[in-house]
Amino acid sequence: MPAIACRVIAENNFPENTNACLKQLASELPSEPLTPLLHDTGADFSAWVKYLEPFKGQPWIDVPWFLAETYFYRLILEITNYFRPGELQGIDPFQLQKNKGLETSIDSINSLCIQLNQWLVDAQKEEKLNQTALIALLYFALWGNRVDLSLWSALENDRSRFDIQSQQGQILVDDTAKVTELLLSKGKRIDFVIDNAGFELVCDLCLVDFLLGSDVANQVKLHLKPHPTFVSDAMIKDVLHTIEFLAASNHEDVTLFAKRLQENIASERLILCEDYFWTSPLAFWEMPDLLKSDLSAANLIVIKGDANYRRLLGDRHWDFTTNFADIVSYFPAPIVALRTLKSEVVAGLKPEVIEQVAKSDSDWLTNGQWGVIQLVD
Ligand SMILES: O=P(O)(O)OC[C@@]1(O)O[C@H](CO)[C@@H](O)[C@@H]1O
Repeated sequence: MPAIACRVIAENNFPENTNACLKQLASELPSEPLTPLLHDTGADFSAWVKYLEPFKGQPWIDVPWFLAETYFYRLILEITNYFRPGELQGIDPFQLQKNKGLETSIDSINSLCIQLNQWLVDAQKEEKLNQTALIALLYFALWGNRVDLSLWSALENDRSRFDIQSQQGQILVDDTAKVTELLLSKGKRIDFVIDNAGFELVCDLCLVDFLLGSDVANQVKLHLKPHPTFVSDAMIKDVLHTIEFLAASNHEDVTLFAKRLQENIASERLILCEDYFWTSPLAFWEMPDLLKSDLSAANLIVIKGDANYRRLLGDRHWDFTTNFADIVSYFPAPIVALRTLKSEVVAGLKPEVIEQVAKSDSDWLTNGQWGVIQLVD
């Protein structure tokens, strides 16, 4: 987290007093008391006063990790005047990282779009669902989550290069077959709780495009963040920027894909929405009723990424073999979690799988090399 605060200074041209506050924040971690949130006109200010009340004056290191992390990113927006009217209002402190995340993965984007367009041509010809294509796109959406800029700066390396076939052995729970069974009939509403911008978002949009193009879904709703957070988490403006980036490609397979996305947004088959719950530190079982009732209309909810997975489990240290469905039974519709492990919370693993993976990789819980695709229908 201190390194991320320093990266915000290096990657923006904020005024000296803003940078001094960012340096101050970095220096307070982890042992100084939580910095209070000043009223910065953000719509979630009063909610944050409530969230922080029980932890006032406590050192960062002592408060629940997910609250500390989520608050850290919200504080960066207060310091950089993201919400306050003025010349800095609306500047995304992570924009450079998000742009680089796209630009450095253009080769992978090109090859994925060629494959996607071929699958869609096949889908038009055949009546039945091309399950192989759907499973492959679920794997791309999973491994796209490995490209997480809060861990690896896009400036350092291109983590979008991976061959999904060779990754099979890295999946600790693989419910893809059950997911395709659930999607055999057509005309569903499928929602996505989206995670990162960049190549991960392109992978998600490919899956979305295939679901709409093969009529598995007649409507897809993307649930996005209302403000920048966790470095690369996607907002509505990031989806629109990504589509513009794809539309400007000199590769026809990419521009065709972008055109379909634009048409689906225009026809409201693809809906982009945001909610402050997605940037709150709350467990998913604390979801507001209005949002819960909206989600209950979905036939399947795809939940992306590590932070969302932690929220599914309330970021509690469940025994890793705890039945996943027993914990997430509160969710108002069937879900499938697509997540690479980057934190020490997980459930629904078999004892022999835990034993095997722990033996082969001591960092299996946090290095993003292992994934789960877990369905609860
Ligand atoms: O939700 P994502 O983007 O998959 O990952 C976010 C995340 O893994 O990055 C941090 C560093 O590991 C974790 O605290 C957090 O869960």
